[in-house]
Order: sequence, then structure tokens, then C-alpha cells
Amino acid sequence: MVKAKQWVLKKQFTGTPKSTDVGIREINLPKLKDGEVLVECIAISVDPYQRVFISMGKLNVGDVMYGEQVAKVIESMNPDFPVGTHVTTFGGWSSHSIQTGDKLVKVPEYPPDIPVELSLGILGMTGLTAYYGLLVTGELKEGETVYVNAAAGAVGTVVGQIGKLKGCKVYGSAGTDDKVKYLKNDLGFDDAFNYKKIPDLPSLDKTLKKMIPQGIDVFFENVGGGAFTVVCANMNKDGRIAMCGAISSYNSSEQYKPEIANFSDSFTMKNLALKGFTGWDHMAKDKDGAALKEMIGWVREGKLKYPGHNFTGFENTFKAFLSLFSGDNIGKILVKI
Ligand SMILES: NC(=O)C1=CN([C@@H]2O[C@H](COP(=O)(O)OP(=O)(O)OC[C@H]3O[C@@H](n4cnc5c(N)ncnc54)[C@H](OP(=O)(O)O)[C@@H]3O)[C@@H](O)[C@H]2O)C=CC1
Ligand SMILES: CCCCCC(=O)/C=C/[C@@H]1[C@@H](C/C=C\CCCC(=O)O)[C@@H](O)C[C@H]1O
Repeated sequence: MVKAKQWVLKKQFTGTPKSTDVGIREINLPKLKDGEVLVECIAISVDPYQRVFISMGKLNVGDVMYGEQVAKVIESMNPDFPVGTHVTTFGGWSSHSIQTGDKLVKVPEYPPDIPVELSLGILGMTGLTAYYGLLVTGELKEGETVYVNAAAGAVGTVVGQIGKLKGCKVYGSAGTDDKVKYLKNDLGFDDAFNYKKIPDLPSLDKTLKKMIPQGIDVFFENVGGGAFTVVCANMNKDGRIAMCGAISSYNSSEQYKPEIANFSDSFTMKNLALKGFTGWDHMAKDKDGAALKEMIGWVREGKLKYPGHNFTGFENTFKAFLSLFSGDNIGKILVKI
């Protein structure tokens, strides 16, 4: 009999999640039935949407925390997924789980120098969100100017690098001086700033005007809040906003803040386009995985770096999750089991 460790929701989150809102339990998993496999988790992905799922009421108290993991098949009653197969699956924050074939995606046969964990980051949901958001939703063209916030994160680091690969000017903001240095010195951003050092929205406007005098063509929005209006005011005619997320609101219970001012000045007069998207929807439409193939090629050729921070040990999953909101780390955050 195999025991599985699971993180479960003990109390619906209000504000920043607390350690008392979740807990670890151990359960005995039943024997496999035909078509099922037993997977052992290699790494768990912690992602901001997992916080939003709680606000949306998608999880009940007692449910296993939702999320994607990369795992290895260790017992199989499904010939399509023999023992040893590496898969990604929404197995949640669990050490072991029983899955059916329709809930599993085989990790592609990567070259030996590419670790399977990248299927949760640059070669998975966050990397592909950057790719599709910038190139498909944002319709980025060579020579244009991109601005991305949360730029030193899992999605932001990839947005900036793809922007540079496409021959564009790339600017970003992040919450520490070390992150800003990393963006400029290691990832090739043309410039970046620490938004925590900007005292108010008029100062943000001045910063953007000085740093990006040519104006922004594609705004890759990860953060939301009052800065949104200011960035839009610094966009060029026919600019596109790829609305990826709004992490600044995820721990807030205020639902309707009147934050969009000067709507007509920016949107009507400059013909701006605002489009939301999920990486997930784009992936489902990209049937032959053309984006993933291109990303694997760029990683192999050393054209894309994949910074990340690994927490070690199942018991550190919640700590890893909280670090998304405190902004302590650069790149994709994973928990290695
Ligand atoms: N549409 C889609 O399909 C997807 C959307 N997303 C969205 O993309 C965004 C980034 O996700 P991801 O790359 O995984 O996460 P990150 O790796 O970027 O981690 C989150 C970062 O957000 C910043 N942050 C946290 N709280 C705040 C705040 N209150 N104000 C400003 N910045 C904050 C922190 O960096 P800093 O130091 O800069 O503050 C932190 O490091 C999120 O909004 C997420 O929901 C992600 C994946 C898919
Ligand atoms: C749930 C809002 C999250 C905000 C943006 C974000 O981080 C998106 C990430 C997606 C994520 C969630 C996708 C869909 C939510 C469905 C809600 C519903 O009504 O069922 C995940 O699927 C991968 C990312 O593409």
C-alpha cells in the first residue's frame, strides 16, 4: 500500500494566506484499477492562479490544493503510460496520486541536458504563456517596444527574452534592485526600474516617460492596480495590452476599485487594444505544439535563460507559494520533492 502526503485547504483564505489555512495529511492510496497509473511527484509548481482559485470558491475545505506537477509513473495499469514515464498532471500539492490517462501529459523526449522540471516552467505553462501572450495576443512586431511588469518572475523573464529575440526594445519593472540588475545585466533588458522605489503614480509617469521616450507598443500586464492607467498613458497609437494577470489584487478582498481613469484619452484617442488570455487556451489551440518546439530550440541554443528558485521538500510547498506574493525570488518557483 502506498501512502500519499497531501496539502489540504483547512480554511478559505482571506488576505495573504496563513499557515493555519492549510495542512498536510497522509492517506493510503487504493489499489490501481484498469487504465490507472500511480505517479510519484518530482516537482510541484506553485502559481499565482492557485490563490485566485480559492477566491473563486473552486476549492472546498478538505480539498487537496490545486496545481500542476511533474511526476514519474511508478505503477501502471495503463499500457500508454508504462512505469518510468515522465508526465505532467494536475495532481495538486501531493506526493503521490492515482491518475487516469486523460489526466496525464507525457513530457516530451528532451535532450539529456534539459531537466524534466522545465516542463512546469519555461517549457510549460509559464514559458508558453509568455510566448503566446507576447506574440499572439500582443501581436509583437520587430522593432517595437515592450513593457512588462513582474518582469523578474516566471512569465516576465521569458517575455523580456523573447522580446529581445524578436528584435524589440524591452523594459521591465520589478520589486528589488537585485532583480533590476539581473534583468539588465543577465537577461538583456534595455532598462528596468524598481517599482517599490517609485513613491506615487505621477512619479511612475515621469519614470516611464524618461526611460521609454519612444512609447510602449505592447504592454504585458501581470500586476494590475493603479499603475495600469499610467502605463496606458505611455503607450503608442495602435498599442496592444496583453492582459496576463493582476497579482497585486489576488490577496485583496476589495473587488471593484475604480482604477481606470483617462480611459478615453488612452484607449479611444490612441486606438489601444486590451485583450485577456490564458496560456492554457492558447496551448489547447496550438495542436502541433509549434510554440513549444520553438521554445525547446531556443533553450537548446542557449538563447533563452531559465532562472528559477527551487524549494526542497514537500513540507516547504506552502512557503514556496507565499514567496510568489512576497516577491523574494527570481524566475520560476518550484518545489522539488
Ligand atoms: N494568463 C495566464 O495564462 C497566466 C497568467 N499568469 C499571471 O502572470 C503573473 C505572473 O505570474 P508568474 O510569472 O507565475 O509569477 P512570478 O514568478 O512573477 O511571481 C510573482 C511576482 O509578482 C510580484 N508581485 C507579487 N505581489 C505583487 C504586488 N502586490 N504588486 C506588484 N508585484 C507583485 C513579485 O515580484 P516583484 O519583486 O516584482 O514584486 C513576485 O515575484 C500573475 O499575474 C499570474 O496570475 C501566470 C501564468 C499564466
Ligand atoms: C483564475 C485567474 C487567474 C489569473 C491569471 C492566471 O494566472 C491564469 C492562469 C491560467 C490558469 C487558470 C486558468 C483558467 C481559470 C479558469 C477559471 C474557470 O472559470 O474555470 C491555468 O489554467 C493555467 C494558466 O493558463
